[in-house]
Amino acid sequence: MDNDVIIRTKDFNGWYGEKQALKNINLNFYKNKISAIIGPSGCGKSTLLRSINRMNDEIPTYKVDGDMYYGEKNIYDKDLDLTVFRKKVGMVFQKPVPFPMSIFENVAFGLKIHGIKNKNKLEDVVEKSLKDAALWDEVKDELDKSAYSLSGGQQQRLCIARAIAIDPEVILLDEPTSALDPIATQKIERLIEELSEKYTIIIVTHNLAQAVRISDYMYFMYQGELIETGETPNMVKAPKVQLTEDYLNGRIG
Ligand SMILES: Nc1ncnc2c1ncn2[C@@H]1O[C@H](COP(=O)(O)OP(=O)(O)OP(=O)(O)O)[C@@H](O)[C@H]1O
Repeated sequence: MDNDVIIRTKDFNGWYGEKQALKNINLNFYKNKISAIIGPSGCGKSTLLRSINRMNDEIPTYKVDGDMYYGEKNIYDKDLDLTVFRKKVGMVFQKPVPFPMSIFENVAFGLKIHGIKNKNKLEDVVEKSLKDAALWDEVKDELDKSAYSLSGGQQQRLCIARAIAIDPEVILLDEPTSALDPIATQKIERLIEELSEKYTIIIVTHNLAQAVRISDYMYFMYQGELIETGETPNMVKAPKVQLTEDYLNGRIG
């Protein structure tokens, strides 16, 4: 196996009841790269992303078969410790969802859940995470204020800081800028690029221009199938499949 592969799937399928949402997906996601899952509405992007950290387990009708690996570990192995696994694979959602508590407590929350109580340690990690999320300078004097006092873009960076605080290897982002204005979006895009030096980023976006701007690899899906993957500049310049070319040229979706 290629050393740089951090997550891979083999003949992976997903169903909501009778409806097949993911069809025989075979792909690799690469360590410390930004991977963008793209495609028209309803093609299965979120389902694929939410299958990676097994968020979709919470949907009773959702069933999978085939394999998905994180390193050598099968993510769907019955013995997998989900709490430990989700510490390694964090997630940030479309709408920022801060908890109803202070800025500090939002970032410290995951650490406390994992049993870290030492005040100095918590302060260190909160500071570092907020710095990594490019939010520290804006909030360092008001860490005790409610997270709801922040703007939408700041709240999203806070959610990224919260994900970073538990020291993940992979960060999954589901349309993280779709609720934000262009300036906040630009900040998050810049942040994602910086984060990829330390973390593996997998992002779902319906915004093709965004995927092209920030990703190293693109994964184009259509009606539950993975149609084409490749390094972003190559795929943009010379897509191999007609459907990909049609999507890139705005003729689909
Ligand atoms: N909870 C659910 N129950 C039943 N069907 C679902 C559920 N969630 C998604 N689906 C269906 O699965 C398919 C894939 O949906 P998914 O949300 O993964 O697509 P998507 O590419 O992320 O779409 P969008 O860009 O609109 O968010 C769609 O046909 C959708 O209707």
